[in-house]
Amino acid sequence: MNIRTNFIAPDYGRSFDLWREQCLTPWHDYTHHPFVEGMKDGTLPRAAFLNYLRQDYLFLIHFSRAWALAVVKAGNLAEMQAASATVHALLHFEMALHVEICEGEGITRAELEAAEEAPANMAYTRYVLEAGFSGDFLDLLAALAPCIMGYGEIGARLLQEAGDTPYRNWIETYGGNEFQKLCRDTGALIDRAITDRLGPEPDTRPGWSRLCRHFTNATRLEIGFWGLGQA
Ligand SMILES: Cc1ncc(C[n+]2csc(CCO)c2C)c(N)n1
Repeated sequence: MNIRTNFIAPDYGRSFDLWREQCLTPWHDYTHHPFVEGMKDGTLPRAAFLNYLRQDYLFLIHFSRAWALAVVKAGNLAEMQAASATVHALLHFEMALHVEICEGEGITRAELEAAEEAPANMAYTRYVLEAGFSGDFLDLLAALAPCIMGYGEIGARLLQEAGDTPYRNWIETYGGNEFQKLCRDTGALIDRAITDRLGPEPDTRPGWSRLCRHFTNATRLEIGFWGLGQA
């Protein structure tokens, strides 16, 4: 008997909730993309997954640069430490883990380094960097949030809903406790940064719509990134 459970999204904080609520259609298209559903039921072609991994190596490099910019744009020592810890984790652990996963799939480091960056990949990471360069710490966090929380939500749902699939490792990485905690911690960092700067009712402040726009645009760019698998 196949009993469908109703997935309840994990709680990653108030700001994330508000941002997610104001772009539910793109958010759904991102978190329920055919690529994601293909990982869930195991029908995603391996070639698509490998294309995604090759592009993700380049993505992670520029994503690390964006978190390094967050150190620069931070407003106090605690924010600098949080952003710096993410940069360190990305450069010293996530990159090595990614190379290891790729090697396990038969993609060599040389192949990763030689990969040509797809325009949709460029668009995404440079959009996030530009949000940070021309904006402030909150602009940057709003553009960074969909990447982390989206994978957290996808991982949590697939852990609950997925059947037998060759992508179980991926699902367990993002659905697992360690990554879920990272999502909650990032949500807390964002909530604190927003309250410090915009007060208790941030969604009534003039800068709020710009933050919503960055969150929505990064979500739309994540949808495009899944499409790179098919390339
Ligand atoms: C296109 C794309 N979007 C999101 C992620 C997820 N992600 C990137 S870095 C990181 C850890 C944050 O410190 C997570 C969860 C990805 N890999 N590729």
